[in-house]
Amino acid sequence: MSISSATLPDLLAFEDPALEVRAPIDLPAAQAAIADFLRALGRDVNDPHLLDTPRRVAAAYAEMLTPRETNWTTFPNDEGYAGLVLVKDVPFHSLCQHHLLPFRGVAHVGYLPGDRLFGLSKLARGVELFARDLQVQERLTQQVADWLEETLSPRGVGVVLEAEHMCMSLRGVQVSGSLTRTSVFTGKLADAGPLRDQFLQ
Ligand SMILES: Nc1nc2c(ncn2[C@@H]2O[C@H](COP(=O)(O)OP(=O)(O)OP(=O)(O)O)[C@@H](O)[C@H]2O)c(=O)[nH]1
Ligand SMILES: [Zn+2]
Repeated sequence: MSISSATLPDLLAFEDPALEVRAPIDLPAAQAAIADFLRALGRDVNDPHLLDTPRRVAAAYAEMLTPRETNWTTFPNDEGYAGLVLVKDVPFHSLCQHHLLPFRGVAHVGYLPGDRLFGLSKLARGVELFARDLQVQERLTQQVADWLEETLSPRGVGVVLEAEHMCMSLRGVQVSGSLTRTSVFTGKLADAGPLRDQFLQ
């Protein structure tokens, strides 16, 4: 797939079985379901503060589950830059597929360029593209790495995510502040060595 002209639908059709094109969001149905949910929780949906809550919640989830349109600009690597390109500490948030609660943290995304370079912001936008979904952190990490591999054919890719899961902080085990770290390294970053150390520093 050529990415210089790739659009969001192209990228969402990217041949990862986990990334099939998402069905459209039915806002009125989501809104009705939230009203039912509130009633099931024993709440009075006619309370002035709750009256518009089903619409707000449906809109909020729709927003959190819809990636932004992005122009996936790439550039030729004319100078043959061979070093690590690493964008660190990119904040991201996503929604846990098991509890529909947020998890949020930072992503570190890097690659060893081949023939093409991404505009730097696209590395952060790539994280957001896959994070705006119902996710588990391992899959999100793998999808970002696969996307970089597939679209840039770099000599290596590294993706590290560190996140706090609200489903572990606010409920259940209730451990606030614990961080989950996931990582995927491919190509020349796959083996421990100076390049990997440079990424992890
Ligand atoms: N591997 C993985 N697990 C996750 C992620 N987000 C949440 N989970 C876990 O998914 C599991 C859901 O399993 P269950 O045991 O069915 O859920 P639960 O009874 O609500 O579990 P507790 O959270 O332990 O109360 C929990 O252990 C969560 O911590 C994630 O991104 N990756
Ligand atoms: Zn969860």
